[in-house]
Amino acid sequence: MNFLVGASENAISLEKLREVLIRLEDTIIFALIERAQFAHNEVIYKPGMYKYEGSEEFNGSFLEYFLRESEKVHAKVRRYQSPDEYPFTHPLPDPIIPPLEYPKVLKKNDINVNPKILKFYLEHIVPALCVPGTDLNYGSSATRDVACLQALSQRIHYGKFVAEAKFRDPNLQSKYIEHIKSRNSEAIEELLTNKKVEEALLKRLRHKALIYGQDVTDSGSLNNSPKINIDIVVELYEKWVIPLTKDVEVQYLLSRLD
Ligand SMILES: C=C(O[C@@H]1C=C(C(=O)O)C=C[C@H]1O)C(=O)O
Repeated sequence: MNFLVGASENAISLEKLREVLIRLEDTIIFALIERAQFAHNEVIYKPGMYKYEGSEEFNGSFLEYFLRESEKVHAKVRRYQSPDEYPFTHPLPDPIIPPLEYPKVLKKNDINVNPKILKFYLEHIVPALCVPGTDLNYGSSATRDVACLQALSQRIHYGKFVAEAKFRDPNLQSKYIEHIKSRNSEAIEELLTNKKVEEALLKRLRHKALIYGQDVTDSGSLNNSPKINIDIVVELYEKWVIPLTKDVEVQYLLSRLD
């Protein structure tokens, strides 16, 4: 993860970044397994159910409140002290909580987690992962939701670093510059897409979700009734995580020459 430590021109490598993305697969799968142990608990997603001390005007859901407050804390952490510490010529914002658009300061009601992933997570992932109904574990469910959403957003945000590494490829840089100058998003996306990496990822992800989602008995054998919906993990990556990562890559590159 510390590929930026001692930042220098050589500190960013596509190979290392891919290792980070592979490691984040584990984080995301385990976060989803954590969430799946609790019921859906829909009440935590309904706006206006509770009042919050010191934020009486807030009318969103419990999860939104939780996310907003967590992000306020994260926003106070600055990983880089000065622009000189960035290993990039084009400045990057703080990567801890990665939105698609990157406000420097959170406004009062902002939620910084990628809104597309938030919507999909709440509408498709949680209902598919969790048993329906209410087991009253509201706080536990919401903390797991925050962990899932932050891991997903972090993963998507890495698209920026990946894009920078790809831009630095001496064999491709002139092509990137040409497409950036002509604002050709499709051509940029085509150039940065690596279908083989994507296919390998989806296969690996299915194996991981299957293996990590099993209990291990005392004798060391696996109880193979999975604790997680394997297809939904793969779908999450195929339909959302990979496309949004590429979206971030394209957006980053479009502003690369500014
Ligand atoms: C992240 C990369 O860029 C693209 C996005 C991928 C992803 O989100 O996993 C995989 C391959 C590429 O099409 C990469 O090349 O590793």
